[in-house]
Amino acid sequence: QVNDTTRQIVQDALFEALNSVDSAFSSEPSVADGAIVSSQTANTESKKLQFTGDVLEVATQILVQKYGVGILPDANAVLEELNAGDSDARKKRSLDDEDEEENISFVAGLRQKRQSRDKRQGGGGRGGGHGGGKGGDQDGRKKRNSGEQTSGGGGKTEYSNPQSNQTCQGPPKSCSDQVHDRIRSITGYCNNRAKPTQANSVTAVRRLLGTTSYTDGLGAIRSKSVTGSDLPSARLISNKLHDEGSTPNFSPTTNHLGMQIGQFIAHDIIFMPSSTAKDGSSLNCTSCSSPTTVSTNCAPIPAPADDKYFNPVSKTESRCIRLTRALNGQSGFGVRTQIDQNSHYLDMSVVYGSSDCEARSVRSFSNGQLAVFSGMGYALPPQAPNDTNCQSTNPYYCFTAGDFRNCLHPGLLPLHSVFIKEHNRLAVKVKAAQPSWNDEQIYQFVRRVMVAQWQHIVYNEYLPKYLNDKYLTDFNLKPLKPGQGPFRAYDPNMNAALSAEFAAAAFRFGHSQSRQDFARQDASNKSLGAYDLGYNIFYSDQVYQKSLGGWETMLMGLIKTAGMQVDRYFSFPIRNQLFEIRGKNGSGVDLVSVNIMRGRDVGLLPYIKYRTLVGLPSVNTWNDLSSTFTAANIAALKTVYADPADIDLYSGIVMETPLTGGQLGPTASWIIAEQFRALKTGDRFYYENQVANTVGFTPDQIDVIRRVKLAKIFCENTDIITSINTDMFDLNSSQVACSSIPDIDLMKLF
Ligand code: HEM
Ligand SMILES: [Ca+2]
Repeated sequence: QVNDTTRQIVQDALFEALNSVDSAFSSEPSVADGAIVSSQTANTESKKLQFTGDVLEVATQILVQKYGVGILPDANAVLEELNAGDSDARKKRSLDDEDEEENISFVAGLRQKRQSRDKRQGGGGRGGGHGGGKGGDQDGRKKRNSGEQTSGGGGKTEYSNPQSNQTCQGPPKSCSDQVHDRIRSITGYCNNRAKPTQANSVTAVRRLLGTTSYTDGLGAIRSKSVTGSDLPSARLISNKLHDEGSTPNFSPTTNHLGMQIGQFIAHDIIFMPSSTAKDGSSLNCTSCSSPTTVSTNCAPIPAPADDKYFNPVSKTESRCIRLTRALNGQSGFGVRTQIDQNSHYLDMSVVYGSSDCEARSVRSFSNGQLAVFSGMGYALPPQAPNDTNCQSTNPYYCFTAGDFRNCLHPGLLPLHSVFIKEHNRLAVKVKAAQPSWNDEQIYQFVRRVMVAQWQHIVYNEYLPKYLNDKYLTDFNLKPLKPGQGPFRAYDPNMNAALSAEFAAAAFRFGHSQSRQDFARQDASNKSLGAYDLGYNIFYSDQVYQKSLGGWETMLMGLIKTAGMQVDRYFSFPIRNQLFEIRGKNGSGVDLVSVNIMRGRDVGLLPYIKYRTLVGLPSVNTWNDLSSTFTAANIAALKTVYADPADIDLYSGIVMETPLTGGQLGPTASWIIAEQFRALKTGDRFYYENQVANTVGFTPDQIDVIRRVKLAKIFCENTDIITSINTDMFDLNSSQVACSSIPDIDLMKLF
């Protein structure tokens, strides 16, 4: 029970925080959209959360300074009251209009409340807009003319309502609604019926240890060594530990496709948006002083004075690598937290989108088909002429797909195109088999099959390349074999949400696998040259090279060339040229430093804190690392870190000795296995499941999915591939004729 004094204190803190957020950096330089190239662009829904998060962060600081952390539980109780009061008031106003019952929190409505309070007190209101409409609205910029908008069979199979453009996240429906027996929502809503918003798009990430490592315990980036000195700069660490030098280590076993599918998986399950400026545009966090001159959400990374690529700005001004803090999605008083803007589930949101608006933007609304751009004579995702992040110009537009980052580099486009083609290929067959079905019915049916195939490929073909048998078994990650019946381990208490440790560190291991050169090869394995990654970040002209075979020869290149070894070394463009503008050396960032700094930004604990959790002996001295690190790697770590307790999780993970039978060390293996277990046993619609009140596949139908091979999907959706790997990610795989691999037996799935 909280008393009136506390209520007043909390409300005052919120108003004070609002004023402080509104007045801070009021002369903040606004940056034209596209001037700062970034992959982590926040959408409208995320921006709304940022306002609440930023205000609550400051309000928390105010309260803690005055009253200590002891006040926080009471403050949250007050916040709950305030939110409840607001939603009651809204319900009274619009009882008849269920769709409009968007949950506006007290903090979200704070400006209006200040105005009415100021009026009551005779003062004047203040302006200021946050998360507003300036062109940086990702959903807005992607909106297409969607043509015919068929609604589902009498509304029966319909989840999203194409007529209602009110919100990209709804309208929320009751989880007891029958639609949730059959259809996986786009956002993830109601996947867990008891906790409908769990693992939805635009919700917070999980913490493996339940805690964070902010210096002030609330949100300030970890900056000090346990010895009291400053932590080394993330760029210094990258230079000293992660520079591949002149002898790149190619993987003897795994092709470059292994890297590319890994990124595609990442783009399905995690999108952690960056903070935006108050008007919704990009923050320019380039200068080293930006945290005090531009925004507290800037976290630029200092480059050492003798850096080989990022030279000092001038004799007097040192250079920083720009970084914007991940958007603060905290919804209560307490610790800063981050969100995943994509549906956390492994649900092909990378193809279908994670908000209802995004989902509409990739559909054709005719015969269940996804939209395609076919102006080149081959299928590509629909073009996005207004994408301001895109560095290529007319006619080499970037594209609209289920995930905004589809044009981050050209290697993603073959996969986006293949899966769109596969959807449309299956849709044609479904239409022929069920002529009376409408667009919505075909789309939902095919989407369900596509997600099932994708989950099977990830668990059956991808994960076993990286995790050894012990982890696959211990974490229940192996799909059962045909004939073994359904998998009976759905656990409604398992939270499928992404862990911060997986997102900001462990699953970024794949950055180590990327080559500098991306090969093109024709069907007879003849080289058609290669393009340079550093020259093509957010440039899409490569996929328009029709005379070089479009994206099909890029796909062949991924299959036929080696990826880089998973190790502590990163290729030149990854370490120097991310987001570089062509011809402007140093205009980009170092992805490895970004990964390290991102870990500190989101409050990951130092590496050694995870050792007990993942089953390793604890570490007090450098020597204690010797069972999991080579002597050379320990020596290297000593050159940058003052104490083993300082080691950043990312560097620790990529420097551990890989386990026999896998490609990752014990800590990465554990964090990744734990996440994929959550995505499997915490997903009510996982394809091998049979769950009460959920229309799954029958045992025979599950077996149809269990026979699916990624190789066949490539065969069916390309013109040039006629024979293919028996083991899709094995560089040295034997080849078989496409015709010898059976196609999915779709007719069994009706
Ligand atoms: C050429 C290849 C790749 C490029 C250029 C690339 C680039 C990027 C960039 C720019 C970010 C955002 C970093 C930040 O702001 O914190 C990122 C994040 C990430 N990457 Fe990659 N990446 C590549 C491949 C991969 C691969 C192969 C994997 C996994 C196997 C992967 C997993 C991730 C994950 C999990 C994140 C975090 C995503 C998020 O928080 O939204 N990436 N990558
Ligand atoms: Ca997803």
